[in-house]
Amino acid sequence: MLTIQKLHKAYQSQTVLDQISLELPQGQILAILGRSGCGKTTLLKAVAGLLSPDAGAVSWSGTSMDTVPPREREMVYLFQEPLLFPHLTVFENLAYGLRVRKETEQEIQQKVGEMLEELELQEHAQKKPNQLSGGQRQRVAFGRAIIFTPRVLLLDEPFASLDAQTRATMQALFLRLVKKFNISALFVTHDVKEALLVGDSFAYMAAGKLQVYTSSEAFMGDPKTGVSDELTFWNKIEQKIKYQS
Ligand SMILES: Nc1ncnc2c1ncn2[C@@H]1O[C@H](COP(=O)(O)OP(=O)(O)OP(=O)(O)O)[C@@H](O)[C@H]1O
Repeated sequence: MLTIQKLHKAYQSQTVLDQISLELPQGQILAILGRSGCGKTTLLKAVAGLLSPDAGAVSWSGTSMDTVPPREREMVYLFQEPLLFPHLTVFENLAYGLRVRKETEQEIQQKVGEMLEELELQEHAQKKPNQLSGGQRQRVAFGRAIIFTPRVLLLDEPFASLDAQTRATMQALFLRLVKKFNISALFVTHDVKEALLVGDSFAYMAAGKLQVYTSSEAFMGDPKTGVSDELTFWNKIEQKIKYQS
């Protein structure tokens, strides 16, 4: 269980995280929706240990993470633009974290082989990142993040730059692998439909405050999240299409 207690961060006079608290059970996905600049990235970075909050605490199953450096937290921050080692092949990008952890060659071959299969990238194993499409690069970055089964995945608009079809494939892959490996995830998105699709629970962030909803009905029913407006829009489009056909 990931526990965040009263996390607070300000830049000069601007409060970016305002006493944020939440609990996320293992294997659950919290989808976080919020407008640009409301503090979502700051929240993920504070959880990952990539920036220090002014106050508050992050813990995993009762163990404080506050003095644990980012590399040892097992909480992986996945950027919107995939960060891969340009000089390494797809295979070696996936193997990197396992080599750092000094896993045996046999384990590395087995785990990377299985991951290549999961990601449907077997025939691209020996390519360098600049020989891949954007969606393929994103898959490698995703595989590299989960190959050593982190406690928490922190995803910051991970699929925003992908076309609609590739995005749908990545959402399905994300859900399948996160559930298979029982990984908890904070999933930041601007896309209402994506939030509803991936989330087990939901949150809306505004001006540094986070409101958590435990059901999709509560999330959809609160006018300030904008979810009901968007669903009304899509219903109207559907009716228009029916009317025209
Ligand atoms: N290093 C910094 N110094 C000063 N202000 C900062 C710094 N980093 C972020 N901010 C401010 O904190 C606020 C929240 O930024 P953050 O990146 O967390 O927003 P966000 O919700 O992720 O936005 P977006 O959806 O556009 O990525 C913004 O107003 C931003 O300008």
